[in-house]
Amino acid sequence: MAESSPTLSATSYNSVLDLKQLLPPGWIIQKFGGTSVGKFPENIVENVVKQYALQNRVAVVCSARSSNTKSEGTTSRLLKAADLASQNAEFRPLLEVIEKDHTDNARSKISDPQLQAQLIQQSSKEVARAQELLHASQVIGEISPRTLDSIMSVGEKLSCLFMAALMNDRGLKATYVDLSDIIPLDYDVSKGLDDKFYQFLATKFGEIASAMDSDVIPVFTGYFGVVPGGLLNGVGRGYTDLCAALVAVGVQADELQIWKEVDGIFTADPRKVPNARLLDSVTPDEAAELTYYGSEVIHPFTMEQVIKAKIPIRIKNVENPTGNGTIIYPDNIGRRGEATPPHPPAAYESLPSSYIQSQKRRSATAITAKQDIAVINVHSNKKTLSHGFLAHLFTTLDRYRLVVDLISTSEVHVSMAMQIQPDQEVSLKEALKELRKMGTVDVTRQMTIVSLVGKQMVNFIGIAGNMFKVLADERINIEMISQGANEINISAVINAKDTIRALQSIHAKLLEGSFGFNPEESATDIRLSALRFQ
Ligand SMILES: Nc1ncnc2c1ncn2[C@@H]1O[C@H](COP(=O)(O)OP(=O)(O)O)[C@@H](O)[C@H]1O
Ligand SMILES: N[C@@H](CC(=O)OP(=O)(O)O)C(=O)O
Repeated sequence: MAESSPTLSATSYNSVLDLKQLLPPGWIIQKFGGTSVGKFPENIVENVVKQYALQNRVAVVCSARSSNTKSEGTTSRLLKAADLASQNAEFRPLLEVIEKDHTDNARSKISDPQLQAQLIQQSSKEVARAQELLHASQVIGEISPRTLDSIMSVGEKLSCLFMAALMNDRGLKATYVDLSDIIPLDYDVSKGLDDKFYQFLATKFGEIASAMDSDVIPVFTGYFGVVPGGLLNGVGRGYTDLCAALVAVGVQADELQIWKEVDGIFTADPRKVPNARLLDSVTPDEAAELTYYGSEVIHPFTMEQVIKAKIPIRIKNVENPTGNGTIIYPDNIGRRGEATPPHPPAAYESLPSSYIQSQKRRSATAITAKQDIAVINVHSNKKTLSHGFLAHLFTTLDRYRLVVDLISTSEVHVSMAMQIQPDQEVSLKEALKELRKMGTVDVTRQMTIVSLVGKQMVNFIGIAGNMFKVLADERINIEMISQGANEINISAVINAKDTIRALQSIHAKLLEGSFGFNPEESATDIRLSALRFQ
């Protein structure tokens, strides 16, 4: 138990900090999402990059611009244009919209005439390239994953050309880094996206950044090349977070910062639950689970790479750069530069009692909802559920690229909950046709998965019962339940119309009250606080 572990006193903290002051400035990697680049580019340059660059080496990674929402952003437009081209439909007007959006933006945001003219010229060149690729695909009549990736890369190129120009316009020294050709054509991609491949990329990114003069800020395209199987297929939307993580690993950064338009990770989506609280810290597993089950705060692949390299991830708000944000870090390993994590009770003892009171931890960390869920019930026409039946079921779903979020089985019955996006309707229809050959199938649409997430939940007996009791008290019908496969998540499938009521009531009962306090339960919070209160 903790008693025998060495303790790290306030003095040891100080010596670590003193030592840090003698070392050359460490790297901070800052990733900015598409809507942040679209809405707050000046904030990013003036209040974020410039400020951090005073004391650190900074590298920036950006996603494709969205002036409003991600679904209307440049990546979505490029994918739509590709879709049109593949159907031999007219895609050029959409490219013209993208070009106008970026050239108008250059005109209104870049004041230096030379920088502005250069940016407009580079942007038009990138759009022309996309047009060539799409035209070629139209002629051939198909778009390969490789071509789709290349078309998609134009979004990050346009965005990073702009951000580098804006930084230079405002007195920083920035260099645009296009990562779209980073993977050599002869790279052996047979093993897919394995650790060796990620290590290869991280090393490359690290070499590029480290080769630059210390006052230069590299601006990396969050798109990082034609990866095995295609970036869209292999990593999916939101790949820029992973790119930033690999840059962080490559330079052995002090911190990876994911800048958003929200103060950090909350106990629930603040748009849906007004009482949601900002969390100081969450573990990587909790962050991945929250993202997978509806709170899209960070791409789930990001965590593994950075945490292995002992680099903390911080989620911060471009509109509130001085806020602490939320740190994603395990509570049981030391950070880079720390020999051992501090002993939680010792760090805890050094905190003021007011802080301890305010930190009364809850049994669950956050509640989240995943929408557009369909529940599919399959009653096998055989008497028993052989594994062959389940294998056949999953092979069918896999063929149509339908991913099961929750599953429960009983005797000859299988219930599955899965998210169906509008573009998956045809696949669902085809898959159902095949499933009907195995037995009776019924489908319930317009459902939601509500998930309570928390690393500590495993220690709290009866938490699942409490969650279901809250739903029962609210007269919310539960279609399916799942707990156990993953100790940090309890999920229930409910009717979509009850989502907000379910989130708010569970939040009020299980995340707003005090549910006992165990001082050892959140070492990360305590360690961060110990640093803050010195
Ligand atoms: N638990 C949560 N904590 C914080 N934000 C959440 C949570 N669940 C859902 N969200 C939503 O996720 C969104 C992510 O922030 P935003 O910066 O807008 O995304 P992006 O960077 O993808 O454009 C926010 O609008 C917020 O309402
Ligand atoms: N532009 C890409 C990659 C990305 O990471 O986006 P964002 O950081 O805005 O989620 C997309 O929309 O998927």
